[in-house]
Amino acid sequence: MTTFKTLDDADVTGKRVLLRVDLNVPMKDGVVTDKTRIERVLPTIREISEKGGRVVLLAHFGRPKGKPNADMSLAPVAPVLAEMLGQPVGFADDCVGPVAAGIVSALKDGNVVLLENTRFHEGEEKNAPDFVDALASLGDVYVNDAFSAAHRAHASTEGLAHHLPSYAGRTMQAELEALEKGLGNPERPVVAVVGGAKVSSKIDLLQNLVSRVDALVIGGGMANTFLAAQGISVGKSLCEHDLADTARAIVEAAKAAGCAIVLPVDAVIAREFKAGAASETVDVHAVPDDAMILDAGPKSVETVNQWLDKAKTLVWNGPLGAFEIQPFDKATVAAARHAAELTRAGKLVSVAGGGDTVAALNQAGAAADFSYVSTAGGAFLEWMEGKPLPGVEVLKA
Ligand SMILES: Nc1ncnc2c1ncn2[C@@H]1O[C@H](COP(=O)(O)OP(=O)(O)O)[C@@H](O)[C@H]1O
Ligand SMILES: O=C(OP(=O)(O)O)[C@H](O)COP(=O)(O)O
Repeated sequence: MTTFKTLDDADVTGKRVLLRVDLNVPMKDGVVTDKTRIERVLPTIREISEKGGRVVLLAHFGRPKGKPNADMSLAPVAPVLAEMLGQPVGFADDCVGPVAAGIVSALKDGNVVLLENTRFHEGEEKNAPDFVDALASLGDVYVNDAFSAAHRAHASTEGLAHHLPSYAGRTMQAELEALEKGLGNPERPVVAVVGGAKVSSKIDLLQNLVSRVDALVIGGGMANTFLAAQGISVGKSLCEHDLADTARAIVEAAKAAGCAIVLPVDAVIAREFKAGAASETVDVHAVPDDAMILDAGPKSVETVNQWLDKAKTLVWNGPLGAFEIQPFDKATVAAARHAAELTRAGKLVSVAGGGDTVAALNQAGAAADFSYVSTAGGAFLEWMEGKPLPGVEVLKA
């Protein structure tokens, strides 16, 4: 398992440690609404700081596409992190260049600084050599504790490991160990629930996933894309129509693999994407052109729960609806509570992950009963699919 070096092997005292963390936390109006990802990286930050390392945190937030964007600044995260850590956390409003260099060179042993969103630079996602060099010049050692971003071969998740002595952080280690323990040899039937909004970045991996699970329950924006691919009109719903062929190919692959595909049969729709918007439940074949599907309906939830009853193992990424907005949290909350109940009764091994999924499980009061809650969504599904994760592979090199 731990075929890479960990903090046990690292000499960090007096060193500038570039520590990649995932601070892509759910946020509303500049307020962090779920702190799980921050909580999970505290042990690594503390350990390096207590050993006298100078901690330079690298992280991304959202998808700003290589340009600075005030709505995707990490600035609001620094005070939350400082409070949870119990020590000051500096902030540099650029992750490279003179601002970052100045703040990093002023650090004393044990200090912690957070650098602005790495994705404000195009070089991050392109893993561009000059951007990697610029980041590398700020550190002596690289530690990656962002398992949830390890499926990205970006400068701060992969490129840096080619330049500096590199180690896995405690969360990276713990995530891989927990996933191997919970899902390395899963008891069947295995049911996967995949929902959420990141349709284009997750749909491809369903192609392999269907050969590893017995049923794939599809919800959220992902379900809309599959419904539309069947010729069902989804109105103004979040839906990636250009992925219809991919969706149809996944349904075929599932058939060939003997994996059941479970799609919603009814939906909660609204005409506005806001709390308290007038909503109604309709058959998925009766979504008006000017309406959006924002949640799965009660019949769909019943079907999901029946599949959970049959399952011995559950893997879940992506909420079944827009759970942050009432009343569109109902399907996600109901399924989460049912899975929690089955897990408590010893009938189900339940593993869930993803920034928003974890927030939804917390909202449902179900997270504590799950067998394991990962910080990772896409990375966890890719791991499940058996795909090598660039951010993990490079640590083994
Ligand atoms: N039907 C829907 N329409 C619009 N947004 C949806 C719908 N269902 C789920 N979502 C949104 O999906 C988001 C989470 O998706 P994603 O990022 O893929 O999950 P995770 O962070 O757990 O990996 C949530 O913000 C939720 O509001
Ligand atoms: O939130 C994340 O992934 P997730 O939504 O799959 O849980 C990670 O921070 C990765 O973000 P990305 O999918 O924009 O690369």
